[in-house]
Amino acid sequence: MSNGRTLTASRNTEPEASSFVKDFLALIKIGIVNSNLVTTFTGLWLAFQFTDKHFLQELDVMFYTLVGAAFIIAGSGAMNNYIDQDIDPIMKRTKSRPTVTGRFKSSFVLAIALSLLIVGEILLFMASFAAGMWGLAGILSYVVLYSMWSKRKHVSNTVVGSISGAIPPLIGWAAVEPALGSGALALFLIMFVWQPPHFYALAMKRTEEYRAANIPMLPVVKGFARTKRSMLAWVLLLFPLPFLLMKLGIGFIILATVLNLGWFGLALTGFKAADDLKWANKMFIYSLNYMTILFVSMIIFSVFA
Ligand code: HEM
Ligand SMILES: CC(C)=CCC/C(C)=C/CC/C(C)=C/COP(=O)(O)OP(=O)(O)O
Repeated sequence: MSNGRTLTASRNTEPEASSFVKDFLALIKIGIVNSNLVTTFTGLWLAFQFTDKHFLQELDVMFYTLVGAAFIIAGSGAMNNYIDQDIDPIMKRTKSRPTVTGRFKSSFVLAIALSLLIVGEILLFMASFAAGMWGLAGILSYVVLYSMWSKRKHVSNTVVGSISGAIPPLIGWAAVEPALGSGALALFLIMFVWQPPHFYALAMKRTEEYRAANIPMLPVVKGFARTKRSMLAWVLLLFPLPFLLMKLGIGFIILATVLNLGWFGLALTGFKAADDLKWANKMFIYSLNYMTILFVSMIIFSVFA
């Protein structure tokens, strides 16, 4: 009997624990947190390389910056899910979120979001005042300018959201060198220009869901042909940006240009694609590999620069 109870108890607790963790990771959008930590770390690392500061003397700053950035990005993601509780049930992609299933109560989500944002900001201010201020800018642009305002009202919502997504490298850089400089600007511009084609590809795949939720994403408002032209234009804008990072050497410039040529070539095939959604999925997958390879290569090339 007791074994049965123990067995039942252990069986019940395991699924509960794993589903709580799964729900929590979905709430904070862990995939986006992890990848934004790559760009935050790159900003931090290049600032060390481009100034005379050595990271071994600043391990505390690295800790405050990376944990602080992770917390505010996670907190912003949770706040975004709190705000989107009315539209997420309508979209297939988002309807299994704990804010939709009711597994997480709204009050709990708000408490988690605010706690993460406050602790994250304290850590960033411990890294540097400038890092804390850039963190605030990222929170306000993602939560207020994007989630609360433009996402629901304007077809330019993605461009507005791209401001927040381009701020993490500035947080990393400002933790080491508050004055930023051309290298930090380059990282900001690369991330700003990378996001629209990254997201428009996904928005094309989810057009009917966004239409049902009345969210004015570009493919919903202007159609696929216009979205393809826009994606091509944004990818074209990426070509000059690696040249702002000449300090990383010609090897980086060549790699970045090859990545840009690949994405441009793929974007061109969209105009002849027999299956738009298959092509859009390729563009989305390419965007994720592009960003990871580009930013990791910056870190590697900076060691030999
Ligand atoms: C305008 C800005 C952006 C928009 C609208 C956007 C939108 C999205 C959406 C809707 C998804 C699918 C997530 C899901 O289905 O739950 C996604 C996935 C993803 N995004 Fe973005 N994103 C943006 C910026 C970024 C940035 C700045 C990064 C990283 C630096 C990023 C990295 C990722 C990654 C790694 C995934 C796949 C992992 C996952 O599904 O969680 N995104 N994006
Ligand atoms: C410093 C700081 C806080 C930076 C923010 C970095 C970050 C989270 C960038 C992603 C921006 C974005 C528009 C995501 C999609 O939200 P969505 O509401 O379109 O996604 P969903 O439909 O999956 O909820």
